[in-house]
Amino acid sequence: MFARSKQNPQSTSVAAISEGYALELRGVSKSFGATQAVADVNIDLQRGEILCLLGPSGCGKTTTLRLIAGFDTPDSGVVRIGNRTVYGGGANESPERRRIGMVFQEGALFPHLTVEQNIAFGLPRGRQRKQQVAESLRTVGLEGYGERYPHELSGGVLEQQHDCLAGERVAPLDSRSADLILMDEPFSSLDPGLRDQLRQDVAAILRARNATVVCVTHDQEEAMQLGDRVAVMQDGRIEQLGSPEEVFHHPDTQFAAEFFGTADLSVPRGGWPISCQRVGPRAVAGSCLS
Ligand SMILES: Nc1ncnc2c1ncn2[C@@H]1O[C@H](COP(=O)(O)OP(=O)(O)OP(=O)(O)O)[C@@H](O)[C@H]1O
Repeated sequence: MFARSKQNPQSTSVAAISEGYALELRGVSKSFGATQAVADVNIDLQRGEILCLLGPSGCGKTTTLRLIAGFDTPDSGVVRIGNRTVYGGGANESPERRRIGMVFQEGALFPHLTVEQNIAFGLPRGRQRKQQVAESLRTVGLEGYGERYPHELSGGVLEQQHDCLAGERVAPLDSRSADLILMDEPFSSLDPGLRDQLRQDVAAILRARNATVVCVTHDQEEAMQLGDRVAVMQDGRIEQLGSPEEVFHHPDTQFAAEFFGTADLSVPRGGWPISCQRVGPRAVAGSCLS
């Protein structure tokens, strides 16, 4: 299950891409002028996995998401979604053809459509459509709200607001038959009381649907709660990619450890031995310094 990110610039040809992943990035890089926003990023995601991209502001999380979605074009590398190469080897699919569902901070509902119409948008026409919409409304606790417009959802008592907000956030997940769901800080504009509950609700819905998800966050707790795996990013690079437990308890680098604020990483006088620098704080906690 645990696949550490291997930053190998050699592995960027389409031929080197293996079959069977829901999402694959190989050697993906992107610069804006002198700023290297994303540097040789490699990601393998199985169907149904939730990956959180975690790191401080400016580390390249959103750019990585935009490269996957096709809103930005990589300078190099390959992006595959399902069995399709959407970028690389001559391919460059437009965002609307990538079959991606997107959830942003502000929600992603059309303001001129009712909740029902928003959910129905993009669902295949047919007899099951109405049933699917009703099912989605039930799932997100919005039965009876289908005919309201998005701006009519946010008032009322806290409990009601919570359900409505949950619906607002989750509705886009229903509205496309997406191969991949991309979320960019989906909860960051909510107040903390709502945020925790909503995170749990959304995580449960995503897991129940076996959704494949990449979620950008700068919040460690959110990454731990939501992610099957977490990619810790710094300066456009993935510093470590592993399960929440691995990243939290066994940070590979000083940055990862400091970002989680876990390990005692006092650097020994004269710096770490070369071997420890390579393998990072795990070795510091072990025999390297003994
Ligand atoms: N369109 C752009 N033009 C120029 N520089 C950009 C552009 N988009 C991103 N950058 C730069 O690339 C780097 C990575 O930005 P990015 O938005 O991906 O980081 P982030 O981790 O998502 O940050 P935040 O959490 O603040 O959104 C930053 O230095 C940013 O200023």
